[in-house]
Amino acid sequence: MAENPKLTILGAGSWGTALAALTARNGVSTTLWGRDRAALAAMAASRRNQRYLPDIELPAELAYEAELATAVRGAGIVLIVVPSHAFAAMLDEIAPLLDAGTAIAWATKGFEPGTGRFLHELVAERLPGRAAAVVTGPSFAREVAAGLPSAVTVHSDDAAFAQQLAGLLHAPNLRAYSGGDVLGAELGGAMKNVLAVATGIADGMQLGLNARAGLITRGMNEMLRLGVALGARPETLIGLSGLGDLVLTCTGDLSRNRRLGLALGQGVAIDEAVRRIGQVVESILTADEVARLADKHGLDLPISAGVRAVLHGEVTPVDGLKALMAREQKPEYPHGLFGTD
Ligand SMILES: NC(=O)C1=CN([C@@H]2O[C@H](COP(=O)(O)OP(=O)(O)OC[C@H]3O[C@@H](n4cnc5c(N)ncnc54)[C@H](OP(=O)(O)O)[C@@H]3O)[C@@H](O)[C@H]2O)C=CC1
Ligand SMILES: O=C(CO)COP(=O)(O)O
Repeated sequence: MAENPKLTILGAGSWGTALAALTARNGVSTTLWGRDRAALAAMAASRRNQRYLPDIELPAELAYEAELATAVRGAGIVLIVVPSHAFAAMLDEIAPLLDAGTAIAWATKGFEPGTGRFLHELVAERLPGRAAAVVTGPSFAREVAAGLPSAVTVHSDDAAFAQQLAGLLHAPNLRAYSGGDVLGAELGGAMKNVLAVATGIADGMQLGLNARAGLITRGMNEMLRLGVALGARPETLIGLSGLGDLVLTCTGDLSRNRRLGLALGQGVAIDEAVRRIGQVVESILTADEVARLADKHGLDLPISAGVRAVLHGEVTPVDGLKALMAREQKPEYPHGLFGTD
């Protein structure tokens, strides 16, 4: 791998733009690609992403490229930051365009809709033989773009690649850690979005701080049980990509998933809530995939299942919370920390 690889970021929404600004400021040769040519041209001219990060001045060093083939040609690393529903198609589009040695990374959080497959499985299937890494952790795009202190983590089976990419992201106000548990890192980043809807609903219903803490903690328990059943390392789940992102997203009003829950808890219809947010809300698809994985492994994850039922309109938020409270009394850990009940 080249020492100073060129980085191409695919997806010019909030997070893709924030990461591109970060690496360009870090002196990494960075090109940002987005599917909206006009928006990209406006970004290049104004050095602002008017739709997704209007308050942030983008660094002069950041390059923009609307032609996908040109954007990925010569890149040492391609970092994908499109929503999960667009991820597989993005891989298919770039597959014939990539140079032989280009490594792949992604900062998307979610699963393949309809199958519950992890994004790293899609990468291995569609772009086999390439170094691959996930960038995740508690990181609101707006705060990273504004240069506020943050910590993220980069996981890969290829330790040298994880280290290299973490090095490109690491900055005076951004600590980038590395690790080797791609599945665990992806699971935490995906599942916290579903759990953030639950705490958002409770807060929207003004159920109090005790309810919020209870939901976060029992939600963490659900993440641990599903993660361990799937082969994640517990330390990944209690690290930045799991607990870290869970706390951020469940408590921070910048979170779109939390805001969806807040709106639902206040009685706003789901379509209207999503329209008001106006950006990707990954939990809507991820809740189904968490349920699919839980079913496959015979796990009862009542908070995640409740969120899924609310998102499908099968129960109201009030009835969903009543059902959670009405569950039978039992030990906190009937089968130890990683038991399946
Ligand atoms: N925002 C954040 O703080 C963080 C986000 N993430 C994750 O990053 C991913 C992207 O989210 P984020 O940037 O916030 O989302 P936004 O809603 O801010 O932006 C989504 C971007 O994806 C583009 N897009 C949508 N569909 C396609 C497609 N089919 N092909 C190409 N581009 C497409 C949109 O283009 P257009 O404008 O043309 O619709 C837009 O540029 C999500 O998985 C999210 O969970 C992770 C960490 C932090
Ligand atoms: O993943 C995020 C922060 O780490 C962003 O969360 P939301 O998608 O809920 O805004």
